[in-house]
Amino acid sequence: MGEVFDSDFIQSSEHRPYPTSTIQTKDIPVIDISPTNSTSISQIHSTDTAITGLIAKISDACRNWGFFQVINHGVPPEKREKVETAARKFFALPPGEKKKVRRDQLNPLGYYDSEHTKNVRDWKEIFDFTVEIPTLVPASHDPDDAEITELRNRWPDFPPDLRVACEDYATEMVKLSYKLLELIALSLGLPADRLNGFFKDHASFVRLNHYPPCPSPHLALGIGRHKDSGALTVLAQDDVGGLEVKQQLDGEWIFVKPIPDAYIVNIGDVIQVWSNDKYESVEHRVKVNSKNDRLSIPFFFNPSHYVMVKPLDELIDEQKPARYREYNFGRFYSTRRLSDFKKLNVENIQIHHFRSASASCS
Ligand SMILES: O=C(O)CCC(=O)C(=O)O
Ligand SMILES: [Fe+2]
Repeated sequence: MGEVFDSDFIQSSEHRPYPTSTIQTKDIPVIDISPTNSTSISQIHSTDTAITGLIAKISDACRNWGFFQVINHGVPPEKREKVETAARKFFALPPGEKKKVRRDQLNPLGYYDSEHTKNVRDWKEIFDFTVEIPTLVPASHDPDDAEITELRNRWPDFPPDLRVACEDYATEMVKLSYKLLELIALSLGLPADRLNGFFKDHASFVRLNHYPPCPSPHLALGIGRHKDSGALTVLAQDDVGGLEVKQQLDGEWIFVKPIPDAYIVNIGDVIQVWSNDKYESVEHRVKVNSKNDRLSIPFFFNPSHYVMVKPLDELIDEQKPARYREYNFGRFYSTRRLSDFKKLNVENIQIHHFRSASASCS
């Protein structure tokens, strides 16, 4: 990543991560989801108190934080360990080896070391792969271009077990995400499977994030502040820590404590829109440090590319009219990705660009 500290990485002073103000007294909720391990969620009866208690916790966490950690989730720990081990081996390869699977404008999957968030370069390197074969998306962000293209994974020769470890892990993430999606649907007063149909040909992907030690952690960020644009993100982080979540009430940045074997879950833009702002997609960022590498593995649970995202009929009425006009998920996503590659001169696409006129003053 260069020997001198490159100005591309420098955050403007109001977005720098240090000094962190006060001693933190708050934490995002930790939720034990073991009641879902013995019951299929669609068979849930409202008389089951373990489940109704769980749904209440999910509802509070989504409303007040947009973020929570889950424990006793049923994902076998060895599936995660295998990806972590293989990912560390991959990122330790010489740059020339990693660049053999580098992404490009045509195929955004594989390795990349110069992502930008809000036009500032992130102090990280990544490896992306999709989960469904095939994963279909619009060929371009141009609204007049109806062409659909297939995203193809690029697997490196080394380490040879990376591919299988990643594929097995992704299968677990899909299972866990449906469970969470059903709990979230119930927490919104909807039938458990109300949202499942939007994921028939889901455009989900997994990202391996590697944050190398940074010589100037007070100037740069591992990832600048952003909101996730999909439905849900399910993230594994190692024990180093660095993820911070912006608290909705007072704007304070809250450090997310690493808990061994927990997954961090956050509401993305799509659920914000479906819920008509009952739940919010919350800003987060990643601090880096000068001593330790950090590895994190987000699974981005995205709807099918052709889904038109809009507030759900059940959640709008005269008092709460739809706050968004509908938008096409795939098109939104490919427009957003444009700015991951390079600096743009305009603000990146955001869901507030689809706010209805009647809701624009809020
Ligand atoms: O590394 C992390 O903890 C968060 C990563 C993240 O926010 C992202 O990749 O969108
Ligand atoms: Fe994120």
